[in-house]
Amino acid sequence: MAESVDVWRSLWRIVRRSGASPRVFLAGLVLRVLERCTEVLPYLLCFLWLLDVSQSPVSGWEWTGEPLWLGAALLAIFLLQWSFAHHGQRLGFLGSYRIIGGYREGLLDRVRAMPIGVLRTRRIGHLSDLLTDDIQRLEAIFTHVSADFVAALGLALTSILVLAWIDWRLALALAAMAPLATVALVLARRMFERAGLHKHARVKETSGTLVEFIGGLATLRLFDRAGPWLERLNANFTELSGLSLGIEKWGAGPVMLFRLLVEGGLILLFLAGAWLAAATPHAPLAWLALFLLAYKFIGPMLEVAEYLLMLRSACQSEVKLEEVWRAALLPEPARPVEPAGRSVRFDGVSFAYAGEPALSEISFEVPERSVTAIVGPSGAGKSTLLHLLARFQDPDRGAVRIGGADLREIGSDGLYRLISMVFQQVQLFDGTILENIRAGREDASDEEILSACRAADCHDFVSRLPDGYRTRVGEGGLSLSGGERQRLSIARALLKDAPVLLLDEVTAAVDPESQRAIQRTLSRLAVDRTVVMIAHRLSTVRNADQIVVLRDGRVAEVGDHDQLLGRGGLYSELWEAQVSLGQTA
Ligand SMILES: Nc1ncnc2c1ncn2[C@@H]1O[C@H](COP(=O)(O)OP(=O)(O)OP(=O)(O)O)[C@@H](O)[C@H]1O
Repeated sequence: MAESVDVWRSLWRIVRRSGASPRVFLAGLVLRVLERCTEVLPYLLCFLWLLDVSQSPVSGWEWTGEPLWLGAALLAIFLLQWSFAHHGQRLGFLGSYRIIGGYREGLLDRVRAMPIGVLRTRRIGHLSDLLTDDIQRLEAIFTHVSADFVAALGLALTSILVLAWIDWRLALALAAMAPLATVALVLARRMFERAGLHKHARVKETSGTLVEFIGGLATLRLFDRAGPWLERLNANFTELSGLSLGIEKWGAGPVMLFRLLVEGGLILLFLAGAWLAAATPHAPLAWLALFLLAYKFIGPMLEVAEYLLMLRSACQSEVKLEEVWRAALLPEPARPVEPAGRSVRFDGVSFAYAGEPALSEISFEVPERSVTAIVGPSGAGKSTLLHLLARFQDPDRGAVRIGGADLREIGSDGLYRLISMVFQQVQLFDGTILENIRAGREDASDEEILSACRAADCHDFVSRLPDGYRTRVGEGGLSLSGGERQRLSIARALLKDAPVLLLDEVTAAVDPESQRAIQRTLSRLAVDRTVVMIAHRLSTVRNADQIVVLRDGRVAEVGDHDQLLGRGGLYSELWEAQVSLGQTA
């Protein structure tokens, strides 16, 4: 359940997290308040002028009856108001963009530093919503809502104070209903919030389902399962419409009550005015100015309520974003250690996903410049092991070391300079082939990229593309075959030229022709590097220097192909099974 919304705490947290000084924003806010407060001045002047022309001036506040003076004073007020508005908006926007800019930057930094293991488990749709829609709502708080809210509050207060100065009894009558109205508003807020949080949880779930549905649509259609998913989605959307209608229905009641009560103050004002009329020194026309002033209290009070609800609803985004700020990061060393060598060692490593053990007491060593394959049945913990070596997460117990140094002492940045990883699922970014490969090493020249592509067997197929290396791939770009994508990702890894290479079932999703080409490239790539690779197809690892066989998250056997076959254990069982399926050729 998300934390409840507290507008002031949220605003304060945004400013604190942004690291920006709120001074410029506050200066803008003060000017916006002054701008709105000057709205009262024309009414005050008219009141004094009316008293004067009706020959019943307030003692000590005589005002010239000259319309010219009144006109000049009104013009001066208008110019003053314009100047407050102009500078208030300018400083307000400037301050807001600094605060939100700092906040956004800090948040992106936070997401960048999130453990890869955590990022992989978050629904991407949800994270991108947070970083776009929710931040935009926070931006609106600062650029518009909060300034409008404070300015309206300032105007309501000024109007009531001016009215109190003219006649405190009238002011009291006008403001008498405000406390009751506030209670109604608090009720409205509670209802909105409860309903809003429930709706938010359902929206999150539905958008996750939608992302999953779209991502898996091809498979669902092939298995004729799209219908039931659509029905589920439709049911979710119907429920969401019902929730939204409920919020409108229940939320509108107390808001209407608030309006009614605030406006009820006017009735009290009229009654008090009628009662006082005989005994007051005010000229009949002055009553008009007084009632106009009263509207300058009522109008902004209604606005205040509206802005407050808007603020609260926008602050729900802040509460959601706070979860990202609070996500635990991997500890990074103050002084990163430089590993002595490139050997890899697992020292009594255990790891569990939410209490479910995935790896237990794993220990083995991969000598520098050698190839170790990780094999085992599905669910044995192969990917988890490789992910710990890439520091997607830290182990719960034990240590993973490179060159004798714990990965936690090397630090993530140091580690990512040492390793290259090629995944089964290749990620290509929206951009040209050249840009995608250059992601391996930003400062690589075009020649270096070409030679990496030649070495990874992709130069021929890239040259045949309509725009060669300038062809756009990735989202919205040309779609390539699994084998072609994989070869591009190997070229990227080659370009990075890291001394430790991690391969996660690289050839699992490609055709036999590509498999052979990739295998050739990998053999070249493995020379002079420490390689740890996962493989399902045992024929691809028979030449590995060492094979680590996992079963149920534990090391079952370690040895080379011949030793393991000779032992007649799990490895030979797996091998026999693949021989019978003809997968070892
Ligand atoms: N993100 C996760 N959250 C929870 N449990 C997970 C997660 N990833 C893996 N597991 C569980 O951890 C265990 C080991 O999974 P892992 O993916 O490491 O095995 P694997 O040997 O690579 O399997 P496969 O060969 O099928 O890819 C499994 O029981 C799996 O269900």
